[in-house]
Amino acid sequence: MEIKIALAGNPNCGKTTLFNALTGSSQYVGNWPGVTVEKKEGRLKGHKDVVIQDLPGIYSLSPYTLEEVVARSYLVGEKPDAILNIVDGTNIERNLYLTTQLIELGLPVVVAVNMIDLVRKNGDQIDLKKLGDALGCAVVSMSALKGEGGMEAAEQALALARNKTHGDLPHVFTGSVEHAIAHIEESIEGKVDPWYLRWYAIKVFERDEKVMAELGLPADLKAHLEEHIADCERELDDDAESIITNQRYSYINGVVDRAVRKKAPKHSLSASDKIDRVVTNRVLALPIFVAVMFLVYYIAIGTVGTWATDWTNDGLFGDGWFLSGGAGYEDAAGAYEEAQAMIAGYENGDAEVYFYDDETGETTAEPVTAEAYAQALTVTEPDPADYGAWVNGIPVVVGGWLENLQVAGWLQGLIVDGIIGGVGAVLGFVPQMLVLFLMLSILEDVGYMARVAFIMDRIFRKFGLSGKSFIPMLVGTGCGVPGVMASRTIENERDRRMTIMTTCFIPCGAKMPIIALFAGALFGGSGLVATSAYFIGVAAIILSGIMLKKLKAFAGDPAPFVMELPAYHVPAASNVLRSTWERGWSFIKRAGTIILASSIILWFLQGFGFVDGAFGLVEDNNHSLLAAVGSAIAFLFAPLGFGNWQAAVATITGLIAKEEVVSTFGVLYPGNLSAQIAMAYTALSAYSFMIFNLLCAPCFAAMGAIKREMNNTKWTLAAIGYMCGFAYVASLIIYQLGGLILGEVAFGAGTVAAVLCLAGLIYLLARRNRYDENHLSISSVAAATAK
Ligand SMILES: Nc1nc2c(ncn2[C@@H]2O[C@H](COP(=O)(O)OP(=O)(O)OP(=O)(O)O)[C@@H](O)[C@H]2O)c(=O)[nH]1
Ligand SMILES: [Mg+2]
Repeated sequence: MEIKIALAGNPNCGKTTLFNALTGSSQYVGNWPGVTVEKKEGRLKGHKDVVIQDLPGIYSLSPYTLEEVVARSYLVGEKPDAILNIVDGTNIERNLYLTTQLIELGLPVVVAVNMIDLVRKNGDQIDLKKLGDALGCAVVSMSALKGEGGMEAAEQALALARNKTHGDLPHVFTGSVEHAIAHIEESIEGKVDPWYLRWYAIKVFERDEKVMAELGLPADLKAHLEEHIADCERELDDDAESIITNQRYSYINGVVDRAVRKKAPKHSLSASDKIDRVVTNRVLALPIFVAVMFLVYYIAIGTVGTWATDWTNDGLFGDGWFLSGGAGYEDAAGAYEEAQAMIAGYENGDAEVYFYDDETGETTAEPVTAEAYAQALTVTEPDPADYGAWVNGIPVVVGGWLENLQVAGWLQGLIVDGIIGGVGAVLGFVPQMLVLFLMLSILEDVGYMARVAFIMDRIFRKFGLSGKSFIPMLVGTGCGVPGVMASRTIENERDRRMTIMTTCFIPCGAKMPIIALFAGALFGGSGLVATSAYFIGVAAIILSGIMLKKLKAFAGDPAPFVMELPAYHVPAASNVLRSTWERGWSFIKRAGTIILASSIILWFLQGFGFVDGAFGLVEDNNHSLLAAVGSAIAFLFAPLGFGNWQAAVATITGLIAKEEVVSTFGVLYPGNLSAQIAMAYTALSAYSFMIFNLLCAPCFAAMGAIKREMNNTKWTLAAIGYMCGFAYVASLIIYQLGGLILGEVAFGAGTVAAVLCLAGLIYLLARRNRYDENHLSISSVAAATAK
């Protein structure tokens, strides 16, 4: 028979770290409370019949938020065979509060004191035997991170589960309370699972609404029990719920006094406190955050990442690369390319040809003359092998094979331009993405990102969201789907909806290739472009917050933001590498499946069309079926500066997955992608395209997540419609007004529309909030509470 063991404990105590170790899974671990929002199942290594259940962290069995409900319903509703209660050893008093409640459930419980490595480092001592005796259950110590004691803890829980045994439930409360509880137990016996009897009795004593509704006791019995409870309350001069809470704490104090010896507290500030003084400083916090994010994107897109991506794009998925040597080849190849362009220009009868400089991203125009043409004819194609040890790129190698095998021309095109072009365009950005994910994981695991939630709380609160809304955005930097799901930790339904609506404004990993492609092609690979994309996302959230909070549906003050700040720690290599790889791998997997499939479809669509009234293969994809479809909707985007059919098609395919935008370009612009992008866009229209694609409706997967979390079609449509509308207005303003300033667009209907939109935006931002009566006083109280 299958045995279920539940991992329960406070948020951020290491449940998922243990879960991953016990089951070999790779669930998301982060250094802030509320990482896990869903229950996750896995099988204990070496025991096929044992299911380990990872649960969201909870502080008590009285749930407030959605993910807390998940944990309680599992523990109470599904009756696991044993509970492995993970306790953060560095914070034992607070963690034991939940432990006392878990023990009351009556199920076999093993308490595992985690982070024992830190406990030792702090010089504290925990007497496991005394702790176990006082709590009436088995207690072990472990370090989930260092892989110490976790398996033993699980095996102990397993043994208890098999024997279905637990110790005597300790008496936590004083005589009169225990008396009332015993009385309640008697009255509800037979109505509840006998294992849970004491827990239900205590809940009835606390007048827990959910439990009362579930039990549906007859009115006379209720009145009778109420008398006992009221007696107790009179005697102790407090309300029942507070009595239970207070007595629990004094019981825990007694247990901790007996079993834990803390090294005398130091009076100096801990290292974490010292760092926080700087990092969360009122004035410095925001500039530090901006600088950190700039550095992250600068390194990922500007330096290490670019170098690696250039190699994959131009080498592996391009012509090839030099193992050694190579000096002078670039220049020779460049001269040859320019000569070829000149020849083509002359033969076409063009007046000018355009040369694109890979390094600067600039295009220059050269007049076409007969001398230049004659000169160009003398330039021969350089052979890289003459310049050093050269390795051919995949398209060259595969193209060569296909040529040798005498494969049909269209099939060569499909494989080289369609598949390698489309999939390669996306895979080329994997190195940049891995670098980005690596740095974000480090920031998360160190504990910095939890601080950012606090820094953002100060800003978010001004317009009515709490810092809790930042957590989904933080998760969303990796992928929008878990980002949207992370909104479950927000209690207030209105704030939760608003967070779901805005989380996807943050550029997720899959939007990185779009940013990197344009940054590389038109902005010399500047890290500033990527950083600006991130902060435009943040700004979009803030602006949306200000506007939406003035609507009745979202009005109201945010709940005070209380979140435990985890101590800083050196990031664990295993966690960081795992989460980097997990995020990167899901990306590579998509490249091999959905991106591959759509590249093939796109290649066919762009390769066929009607030529002179007959359907067939087209030379120039401008005459293809896809171009016809794209052109039909391109007018929508013309006011935003990218009214060409390729951009329209890429925007639509981007809904499948955001990296699809880049792979679509890869298929539609065979050859040197960057160069062709640089020709097709100006810096401004490229930026406008980028912003539109970052802010508009997310991919289908994220839209699905929005639908699940909203659990309402109207709200889902409103969210997606809002994002698209916001993106359109933002791009319109950027392109039209930016273009007017730069002299790129002439004054016209588009400009008028942009001005009207800007005016409307300013009005929506500035108008009085009718639903906000005493915002100031409440928010200052909230700020004080959060401090
Ligand atoms: N030093 C130390 N750190 C640990 C240990 N176990 C977990 N951590 C760290 O604690 C943090 C939280 O770990 P998680 O496994 O995500 O915690 P969780 O209990 O699943 O958290 P929620 O899902 O938010 O409830 C991570 O940064 C871990 O690396 C341990 O034994 N020692
Ligand atoms: Mg977790």
